Amino acid sequence: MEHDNSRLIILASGSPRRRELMSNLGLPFEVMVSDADESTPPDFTPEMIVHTLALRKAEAVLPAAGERNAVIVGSDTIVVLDDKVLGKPVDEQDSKAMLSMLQGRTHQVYTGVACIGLPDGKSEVAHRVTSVKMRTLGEEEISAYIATGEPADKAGSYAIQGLGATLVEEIEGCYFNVVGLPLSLLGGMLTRFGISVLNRQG
Ligand SMILES: Cc1cn([C@H]2C[C@H](O)[C@@H](COP(=O)(O)OP(=O)(O)OP(=O)(O)O)O2)c(=O)[nH]c1=O
Repeated sequence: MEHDNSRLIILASGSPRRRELMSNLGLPFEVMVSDADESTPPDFTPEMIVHTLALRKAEAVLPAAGERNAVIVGSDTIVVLDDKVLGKPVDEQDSKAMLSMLQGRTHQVYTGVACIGLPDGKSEVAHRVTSVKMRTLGEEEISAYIATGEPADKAGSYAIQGLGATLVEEIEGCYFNVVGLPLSLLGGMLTRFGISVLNRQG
């Protein structure tokens, strides 16, 4: 595929974490906030959930993106413990319930990434899984962590990139996947859409 680094990247996300991770690539990009419905059927597997939502988020900005020479990137992150899927907490009570379940155990973080090329509309969706082992936490520690405000808008009610780092004993897999945008997966996908992350010449 011919490389076309004049092709614009559009990040379909309101997440400041994803914006920061995307800026690590050093390529120009625009942010368009997608207002996609985040519900999925109850029988969906974690993989189906993150694929569907990543694509839905990318598709949601199609009208705003117009006919530009661009690649839209959408992404979705969930935490999975046994058969339970944990998204963002609805309130502090919910955060407490999530952290009580996650403490002392290993869970999986799934992040789906969808790319839609414009103007042709060609799309690709993929995901990564990272295992995260959380240390044992007492009730007081859980309450103190919730009081910092950090869990509020994070899947599973923790942020590995913040104070949540002190709760994580071990991870297996891509760190950036846990924060919300697996950069090695994205780099490979962008290359297939003609955007070369490493070779800025062409
Ligand atoms: C597990 C974990 C999740 N998260 C965040 C990443 C995502 O922003 C969020 C999961 O919610 P998402 O619904 O994936 O994303 P979002 O609503 O924040 O943003 P948008 O849909 O507009 O792209 O949880 C962390 O920042 N650190 C972590 O350690």
